[in-house]
Amino acid sequence: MTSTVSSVGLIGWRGMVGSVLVQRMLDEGDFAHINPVFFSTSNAGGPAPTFDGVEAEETSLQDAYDIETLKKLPIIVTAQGGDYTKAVYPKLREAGWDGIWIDAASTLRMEDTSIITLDPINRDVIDAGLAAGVKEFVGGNCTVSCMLMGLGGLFKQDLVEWGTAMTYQAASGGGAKHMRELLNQFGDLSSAVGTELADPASAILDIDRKVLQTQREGLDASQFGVPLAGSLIPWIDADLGNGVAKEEWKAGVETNKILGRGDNLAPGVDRRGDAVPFDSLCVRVGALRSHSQALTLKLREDIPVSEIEDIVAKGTDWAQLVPNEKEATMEQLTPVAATGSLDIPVGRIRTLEMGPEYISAFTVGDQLLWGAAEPLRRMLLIAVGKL
Ligand SMILES: NC(=O)C1=CN([C@@H]2O[C@H](COP(=O)(O)OP(=O)(O)OC[C@H]3O[C@@H](n4cnc5c(N)ncnc54)[C@H](OP(=O)(O)O)[C@@H]3O)[C@@H](O)[C@H]2O)C=CC1
Ligand SMILES: N[C@@H](CC(=O)OP(=O)(O)O)C(=O)O
Repeated sequence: MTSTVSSVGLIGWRGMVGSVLVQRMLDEGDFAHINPVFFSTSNAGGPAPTFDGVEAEETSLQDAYDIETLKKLPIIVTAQGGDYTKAVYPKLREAGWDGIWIDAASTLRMEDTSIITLDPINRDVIDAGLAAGVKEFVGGNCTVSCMLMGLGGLFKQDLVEWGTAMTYQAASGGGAKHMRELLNQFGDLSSAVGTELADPASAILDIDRKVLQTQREGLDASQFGVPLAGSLIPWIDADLGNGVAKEEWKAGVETNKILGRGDNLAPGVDRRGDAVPFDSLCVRVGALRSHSQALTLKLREDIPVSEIEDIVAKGTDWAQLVPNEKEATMEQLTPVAATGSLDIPVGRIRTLEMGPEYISAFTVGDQLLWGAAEPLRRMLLIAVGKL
């Protein structure tokens, strides 16, 4: 850790995660602690972005593939994506770079040289890794990080015997182009039945038929592969070949790695117990931003709901308990309510018919904030000795 002002390479600042990251850094005055150097994979030599009160070391964008330039930086933060990490990171290390790499992409998350960073949950793990010389810090999968920021209290107190999450993930989880595609699809569907919608007497089944025809034949779905507007896609990320989507696999392995449980740990991190079985089924839905998930948890003991609510509410400073009532749920527990906020609403907590140790919960989190940008900016502050 260092407390002098460090030069920090910023890669991917223009994408969905990167632009939220820069905005959060501006909001919190983080640029006072670093000298940013902006990179690009598509416009090296073009003008670097300018922000009020932020002095970049270079006025032009640096080439994000230029190892010699990257090598000079003690800290690099990237939200450019997994292909970039795969292409550049090994070369940088082979070239002898010894700096701290802070990354949003999943590529390095499960390497035993890396730590998944979510400091309100695992600051002890991060500090142990830093003390042992770990130099790779990776933001967790968005649904995993948001789940732990909401329900972390139960995990930290080791009350969860096992869990499952059924997710409802927003289009922007795929990136800027995916969000644009969904909006265009909504527009195209609406236009296809504009005349009928303007006439309250038009037959609803005619509208239904025309919409379906447009979904099947007339929408650009080049990003998602199939139409998302007015539909859903029950598969996210790669097919692991065993019936499991990669996004689902992350739920178990990443949750445990963050908590320091199981065997998949970075140097210096002591094992804090057996892995908690945790699985998920991940679904892309037509929400624009913020990922939702419905959880079933088997607790290790029968705990009254009021006590569970208390543990959840106190689990992190950002967990916001929503009473399990219709109006509060509709107002506070939706992507529209959660987007743009660091708070993670958690509601629908009740015991299930299966027995008193089985509970449900529903949580929504802005996947671009706690699910991506916020752990990265906080890790950067930790790395420069400011958090
Ligand atoms: N989206 C999300 O909710 C989450 C994403 N992540 C991870 O973060 C990483 C980055 O994801 P994300 O930010 O969504 O990816 P984006 O696709 O939004 O941005 C990545 C890069 O794409 C380039 N780009 C090309 N066209 C555009 C455009 N029209 N608008 C903006 N950028 C464009 C930019 O690079 P350049 O300027 O060099 O051309 C940008 O840095 C990935 O590894 C992803 O898995 C993690 C958690 C959540
Ligand atoms: N896969 C997530 C977003 C993401 O980028 O996740 P990861 O960082 O684990 O690849 C989604 O599409 O909603």
